Amino acid sequence: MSEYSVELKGLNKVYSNILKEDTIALKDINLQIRPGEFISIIGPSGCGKSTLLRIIGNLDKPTSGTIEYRDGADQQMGFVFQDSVLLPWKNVRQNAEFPLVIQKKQTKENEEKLDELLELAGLSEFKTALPRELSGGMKQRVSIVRALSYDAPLLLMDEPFGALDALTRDHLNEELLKIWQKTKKTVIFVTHSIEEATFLSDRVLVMSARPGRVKEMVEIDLPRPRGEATRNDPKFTEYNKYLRGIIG
Ligand SMILES: Nc1ncnc2c1ncn2[C@@H]1O[C@H](COP(=O)(O)OP(=O)(O)OP(=O)(O)O)[C@@H](O)[C@H]1O
Repeated sequence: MSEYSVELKGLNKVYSNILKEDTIALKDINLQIRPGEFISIIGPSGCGKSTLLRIIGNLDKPTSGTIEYRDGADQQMGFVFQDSVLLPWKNVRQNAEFPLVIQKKQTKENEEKLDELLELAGLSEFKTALPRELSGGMKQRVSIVRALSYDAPLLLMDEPFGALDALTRDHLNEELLKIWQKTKKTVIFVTHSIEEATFLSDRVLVMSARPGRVKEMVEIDLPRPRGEATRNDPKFTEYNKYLRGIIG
């Protein structure tokens, strides 16, 4: 068992296509993510961020290289994508509860925890609302609660707030950190926003343009809990400038 939540060694991914040249999406990725860490992945469009996340999430296979997980984390992962796919005929609570139903894990303890998460995500008053009655931000909150409902140690998020306006996004970033601090999950978060990566993360992985490699891993030494004061901290601006410079 790896001491890391996730450990990638020499990971490569090539997409083959008989009609055109192969696409080398990932090249020699080595990465160690500690339990409970919040890591963001940034880099130019097409550099392989989503491919890397999908491979970590067992949704795709690497061409070569290995991945090790801690405590069977590969069996239990939570996913949040840009478009929250909620079942339109089920209400907020039923949508959030869905993984528990599928996995037959509707224990009293899990149900209570689900209600706590809904409360933490500010959804308590909307438990009986249907998805069509919710704003985009609320739908994303439901999908975060759903991803956390079955207590997977690893949460994978691919541009979860990409489609939201800047204010809602800032607000949800703060909510996500609150939930993260309470649940102590390992989070791997793909984003196009440098500011979002800085605000959220313990470390930011900067990838190079295709073929995607690890260009630099940047430790974000900003105090927690983070909030509005973080965004006004001159160090926050410095980190953003530095990251922008690396991406080029
Ligand atoms: N299923 C696939 N088949 C063939 N090529 C693919 C496939 N998925 C991704 N690619 C290619 O692999 C490269 C990396 O794609 P990926 O979506 O991982 O990048 P990304 O960094 O997440 O991009 P973006 O920032 O634009 O969302 C791209 O050149 C893409 O065209």
